[in-house]
Amino acid sequence: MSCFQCGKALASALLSPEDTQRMDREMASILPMVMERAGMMVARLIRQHRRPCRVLVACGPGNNGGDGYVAARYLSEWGWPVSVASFQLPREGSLADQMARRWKGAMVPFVPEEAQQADLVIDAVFGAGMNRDLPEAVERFFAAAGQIVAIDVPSGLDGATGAVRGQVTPCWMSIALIRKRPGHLLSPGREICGEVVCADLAIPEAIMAEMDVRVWENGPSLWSIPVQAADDHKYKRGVVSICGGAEMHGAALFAFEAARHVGAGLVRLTVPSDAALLYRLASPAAIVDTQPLEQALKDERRHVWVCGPGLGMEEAEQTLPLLLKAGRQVVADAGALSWAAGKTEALKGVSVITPHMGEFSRLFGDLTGSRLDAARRAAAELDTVVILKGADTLIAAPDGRVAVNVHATPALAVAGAGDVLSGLVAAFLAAGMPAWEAAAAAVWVHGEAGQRAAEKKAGWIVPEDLFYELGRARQAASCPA
Ligand SMILES: NC(=O)C1=CN([C@@H]2O[C@H](COP(=O)(O)OP(=O)(O)OC[C@H]3O[C@@H](n4cnc5c(N)ncnc54)[C@H](OP(=O)(O)O)[C@@H]3O)[C@@H](O)[C@H]2O)[C@@H](O)CC1
Ligand SMILES: Nc1ncnc2c1ncn2[C@@H]1O[C@H](COP(=O)(O)OP(=O)(O)O)[C@@H](O)[C@H]1O
Ligand SMILES: [K+]
Repeated sequence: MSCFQCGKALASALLSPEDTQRMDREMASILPMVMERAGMMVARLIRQHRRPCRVLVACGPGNNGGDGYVAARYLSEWGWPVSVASFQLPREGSLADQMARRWKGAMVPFVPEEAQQADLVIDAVFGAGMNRDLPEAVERFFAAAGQIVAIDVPSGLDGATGAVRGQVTPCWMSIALIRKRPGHLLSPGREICGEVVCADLAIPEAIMAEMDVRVWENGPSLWSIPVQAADDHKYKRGVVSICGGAEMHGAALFAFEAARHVGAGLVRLTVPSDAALLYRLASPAAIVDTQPLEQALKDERRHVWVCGPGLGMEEAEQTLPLLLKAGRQVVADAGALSWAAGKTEALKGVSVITPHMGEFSRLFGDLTGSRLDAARRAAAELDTVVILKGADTLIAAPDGRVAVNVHATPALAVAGAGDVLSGLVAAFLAAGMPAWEAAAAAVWVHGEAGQRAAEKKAGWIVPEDLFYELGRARQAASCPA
C-alpha cells in the first residue's frame, strides 16, 4: 500500500537553500514582484501582531536585505516610525539595490545604540544566502535589540540544518517566506526563531509543482493510516509479534500494550520459557509464546516483529538474525541496536531502526555535520528507515525523504516512551503501511498521545499514560481537522 502523495505533502514542505535558489532561478522574470510581495507580507504580519511602534529595519546586501527595504517602505506608508540601518549596501544594479533605492526614509548607522533605541528590530541582514560565520558587528547589533522579528531566518541560522554560526540573539518571531526551512524546526535553531509564521507569496502553482522537495514537517498530509472498516478482522488489522527478554520485562510490555492500544488486531509476545509466568502475571491480556523462535516463524501471518526493547546482547544475537533470515519486517530498537554497535551491517534487512542520539553515535560514529544529513546517510547506508529520536525527531528514508517531527512534548522524556514508539511503528507496518510512512505516522501519533496525556497530568506522565490516549491520537492522525 503506497500512500505518499507529493502534491498533498507540499503544504508541509520544508525548503532548503538549494530549493529556494532553484525557485528563484525559475521565477527570475517575476522575482521583483515576489520580493515586493515578500516585504509587504512581512509588514502585514507585523501589523497583525503588534501595535505601531518605533521600528528599525536592519538590512544586508542580498535579497533578504531587499525584502527588508520593501517591508520598511510599507510600514512607513502606514504611518509607523521606521528607520533603516544598512550592514552593507546591496551590489549596484541588483534587485535588492533597486528596492533600497525606493526607500526614501531615514537611514541610521548600523550600531548597537540604534538597535537598543528601537521598540522592534526587523532582521533582514542574512537569510537563505548566509554562507559563513556571522560577523561580530551583526552579533553585537542584535544583542542590543529588545524585540526582533526575523525575515525568513534569524541572521546566523543555517536554514538547512538548524545550526547557528555565531552568537545569535533569540527572536520574538520569524517570518518564513513561502514555507518553513528545516532550521526553523531543528535544534538549536528552533529555540532562537520564536514563533514561526509563514508568509504566502502566491507563487505560481506550476513552479510549486516542479519543486523536488525532500524534507517535510511531519504531519497527516504525509501518510494515510487505515481507518476502521465494517469488514475488519484481526488479521486484516495486522499481527504484531514482540521478542521479550528474560530480565527487563517492562520494555517489551510497553511495546506490546502500545501496539494493542493503537489498534493492532493481534499482538503476541515471544519470550524465554522461564520468564513466561512473569509476563503473564504482569499483563493477563498478553498472549505469551514460549515455543522456540524458529517455531513461531513458521506462522506466515506473523510477519512484523519488534526486536530490542528489554533484550540483552545475547538475546538480541539469538533473535534478530533469525528474524531477518526469515524475511520478517523488523523494528529494531534498544538491545538490538546496542548489539549491532561495531557491526552495523548486521542491521541490513531491518525495516525501521529507532535510535536515540546515543545509540545512533554507537552505530554510526560521532556526529559530524547535521543530524538531518547523518540520519539520511544512515538510512541510505543500511537501506532502512531511520527514526532518529529526540526533542525533534527525524524520520529518514533510504531514498532521501526526511520528515521532521516537532509534534511532541518534553513530557515524553521518560524511560519507556521509546518502547511505546517501537510498538506503534510495528502496528502501522502490520496494518500495511510502507515503512517510512508507518514510521512517520507512529512518531506523530506518539507525540499526539504524549500531548494529550501531558494535558491531563500537568506534564508529568509515565509511559502507561500514553496507552489510553492512543485511540484518539490515531483518530486525530487519520481524520485531521
Ligand atoms: N524563493 C524564496 O524563498 C524567496 C526568497 N527571498 C529572500 O531571499 C533571501 C536569500 O537571498 P540571497 O540568496 O541573496 O541571500 P542573503 O541571505 O540575502 O545574503 C547573501 C549576501 O550576503 C553575503 N553573506 C552571506 N553570509 C555572510 C556572512 N556571514 N558575512 C558577510 N556576508 C555574508 C553574501 O556575500 P557573498 O557570498 O556574495 O560574498 C551575499 O552578498 C531569502 O532568505 C529571502 O529573504 C525573497 O526575496 C524572494 C523569494
Ligand atoms: N524533550 C523532548 N521532547 C519531545 N520528545 C521527546 C523529548 N525527549 C524524549 N522524547 C521522545 O521520547 C522518546 C524517548 O525514547 P528513548 O530515549 O528511546 O527512551 P526509552 O528507550 O527509555 O524508552 C523518544 O520517542 C523521543 O523522541
Ligand atoms: K534574516
